[in-house]
Amino acid sequence: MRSAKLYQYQLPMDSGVILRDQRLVNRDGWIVELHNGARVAYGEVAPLPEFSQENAAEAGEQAQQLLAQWVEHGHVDLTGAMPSVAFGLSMAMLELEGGLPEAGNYQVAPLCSGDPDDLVVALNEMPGEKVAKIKVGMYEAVRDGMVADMFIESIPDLRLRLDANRRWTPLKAQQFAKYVKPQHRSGIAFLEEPCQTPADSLAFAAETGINIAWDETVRDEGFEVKAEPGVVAIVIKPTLIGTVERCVELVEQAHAAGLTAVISSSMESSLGLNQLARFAAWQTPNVIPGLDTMQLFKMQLGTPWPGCDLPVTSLDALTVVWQQ
Ligand SMILES: O=C(O)CCC(=O)C1=CC=C[C@@H](O)[C@@H]1C(=O)O
Ligand SMILES: [Mg+2]
Repeated sequence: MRSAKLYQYQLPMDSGVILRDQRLVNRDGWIVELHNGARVAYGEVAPLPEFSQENAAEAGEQAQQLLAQWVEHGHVDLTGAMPSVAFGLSMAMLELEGGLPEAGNYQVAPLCSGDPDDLVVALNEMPGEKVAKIKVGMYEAVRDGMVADMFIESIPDLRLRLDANRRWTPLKAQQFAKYVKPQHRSGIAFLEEPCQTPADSLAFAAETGINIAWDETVRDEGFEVKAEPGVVAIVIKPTLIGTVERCVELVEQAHAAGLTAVISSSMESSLGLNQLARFAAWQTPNVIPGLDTMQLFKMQLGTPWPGCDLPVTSLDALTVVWQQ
């Protein structure tokens, strides 16, 4: 006997969360619950404002239609579905089949979008490989360069991930690089999307010797995973990509091309984030995922995130907007 439910959630965010140019006050999304006999599984559908093409209302509408098909037929074709819907439904179906291993990789790369001093504390407490992610491109490029250089200088085994989200012109990117001493540049594991175009980013990598990674570019029309000089990684944000199968395919293509695949969050609730940690442990076992986004919330949902003290709302407290 199959049945399904769709819950609506809204979670308050920490006051300082800015997405591109918009403040994110609340995170809005949907939780999918699938039942088959005694088995229950969940998935999260949460388009990210400023990043997803679809909004929460559109995704909720499509999720209902596709869930109704699933209840009726026991399968559903997710080709052409909105990425957030395709991800949430495919994840729930995978979990229902027992296809998502339980073990998760909760050792995330600490994310710093505010005071760099906070990061020093987090890194000192970090066991094993020291990896951290710093947002750049929000203030002066010169300041970003000085901060990166200072971190690498003071924590010698640091593997720094930087993310400019395509904010720099070639000139700004050069100003950044100028302040990172040549002997420190290899401490930058990669810089995600330095420039406004992939071509400018590739030229930046060639000129500076700083490795780069694709994130936005992975979602560009016609993108193909390939080895290119200076490119060392692709960042995979499943909520923005689509089905779990498509994400697995990207991971496999990255590995075949000699690139690192990094699973990264699109600010899912703790429920979705836990599934991403399990997905990362399964598909990219030796890579620290980019999932340090629980700190951006004021509340957790359903499954708590290990070590997180924020209050947890249970699914029972949410409104069921649809069931069949
Ligand atoms: O990748 C990570 O380490 C954490 C996730 C992260 O940085 C982001 C998630 C979602 C939107 C953005 O603010 C940001 C990014 O630009 O990649
Ligand atoms: Mg980014």
